[in-house]
Amino acid sequence: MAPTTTDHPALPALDGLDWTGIGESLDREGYAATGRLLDPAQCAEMIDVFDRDEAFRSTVEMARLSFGEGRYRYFADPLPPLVQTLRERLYPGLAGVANRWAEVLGEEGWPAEHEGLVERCAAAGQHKPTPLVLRYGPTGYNCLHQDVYGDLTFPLQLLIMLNTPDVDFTGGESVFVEQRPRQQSRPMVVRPGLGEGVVFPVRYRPKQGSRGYHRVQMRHGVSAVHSGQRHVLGIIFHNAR
Ligand SMILES: O=C(O)CCC(=O)C(=O)O
Ligand SMILES: [Fe+2]
Repeated sequence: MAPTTTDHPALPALDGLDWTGIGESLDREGYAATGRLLDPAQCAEMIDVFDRDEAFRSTVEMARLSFGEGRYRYFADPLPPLVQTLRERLYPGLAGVANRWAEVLGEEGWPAEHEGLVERCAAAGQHKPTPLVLRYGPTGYNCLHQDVYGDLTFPLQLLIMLNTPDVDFTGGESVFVEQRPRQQSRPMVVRPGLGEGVVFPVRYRPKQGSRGYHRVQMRHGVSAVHSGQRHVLGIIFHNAR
């Protein structure tokens, strides 16, 4: 049976999310700011967990793979209750947007609940959890990328800023680049505050043109941190191979 939200940490902000507005912002801008999702204590808890080896299944030194500079760690199963709750409770609203996108693009739709997505991932051989925490120090950055971990890619993901920009760190903006077919790419820079979320496409989103909808590719990354430390919680909804 699916765990109920009653044994999960309090996340009151999730009840008030305006999914229609988030969908409209994604369609218009290519990303959507959610406002504050985690309180400062919850952000501090996520930063503290970064140094607990047993919480993670794998760690990536970004420079070693030429992904940038910094370190990120994928949570092991079972996910910390806070992360599990975010994944389960953000999913249905995102699935609403994803299903609308699937329809206009003529793609297969998505399950209404995260448990259904996990089952579909398992059937595709994708069993490993993908939520992660990233840490960057001075000069740290993250090259533009897409978080694809197998054949099954749920189209939306979310990041939550765990530090206070311009207090804990400088630089380190969230960068998005939209690559439009046969046109120049469009850059976007977002600066979420402490505990605030940003929703964005994993690979592409539909855009209406003169002859119906087409796909515009999207990649995301982080500009160089100039000073201090920057931590982000990344919630990706599909599991990995
Ligand atoms: O803001 C960041 O550190 C980038 C996060 C990221 O790449 C992700 O959440 O997938
Ligand atoms: Fe990413």
